[in-house]
Amino acid sequence: MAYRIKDVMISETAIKDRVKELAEQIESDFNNEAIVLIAVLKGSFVFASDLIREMKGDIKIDFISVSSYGDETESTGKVRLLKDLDANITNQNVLVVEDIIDSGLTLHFLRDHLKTHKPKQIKICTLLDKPERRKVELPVDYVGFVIPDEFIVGYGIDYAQKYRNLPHISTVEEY
Ligand SMILES: O=P(O)(O)OC[C@H]1O[C@H](OP(=O)(O)OP(=O)(O)O)[C@H](O)[C@@H]1O
Ligand code: HPA
Ligand SMILES: [Mg+2]
Repeated sequence: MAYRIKDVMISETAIKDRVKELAEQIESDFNNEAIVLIAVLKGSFVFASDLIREMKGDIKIDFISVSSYGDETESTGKVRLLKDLDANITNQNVLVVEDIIDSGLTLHFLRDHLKTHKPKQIKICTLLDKPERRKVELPVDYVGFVIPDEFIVGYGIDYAQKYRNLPHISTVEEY
C-alpha cells in the first residue's frame, strides 16, 4: 500500500495558537516548579521544540525514543525502546510530550518504564488524540486536538518516515 498527502486537517496557525495555550496551561498547573520535559522521538520533536519556546520557567529537556509502527498505519503492538533517558527523573516533575496518542500502547509502555525511576509526578501532553482507536486505558492531562479515526502526517508525524517536515497536519490517501 502506498500513501500520499491529501487534505489539511489542522493548519499551521491553528497549531501555533493551540501550542501557546497548552504552554500557558502547563506552566500555571506546575506552579513555576522545575519540570523535566521528556520528548518522545521521533514524532514529537517538532511539537516539543515549539512548546518549550512558549514556556519561560525552569525546564530541562530529555529524549526517549520508541517505535512500534514500522512502515504500517497500524501499531505492530510491540513497543521497542530505541533510546533511554539520560536525565535522572527521581523526585522530579515529569512532563511527557507526544505528538499523537492512537492505540495508547506507546504511552502505556512509557509510563510504566518512567515510573520505575520514581518521579514526583508524571503528566502527559499530546498534540493529537485519537480516542476511537484506544486499546489500553490511559490518563492524558493535556490534549491539543481530538481528531477522528484517520491516519495523519505532518508536524513531525510520519508515514514510513516521510512527511515529518510538513508544517501542518494532513490526511493521507492511498494511490
Ligand atoms: O498510541 P500508539 O498507537 O502507540 O501510537 C502513537 C505513537 O506512534 C507514533 O510513533 P512511532 O512508533 O511511529 O515512531 P516515531 O515517533 O519514530 O514516528 C507516534 O509518534 C506515537 O509515539
Ligand atoms: O495517524 C497516525 N499517523 C502517523 N503515525 C501514527 N502513529 C499513530 N497514529 C498515527
Ligand atoms: Mg512516536
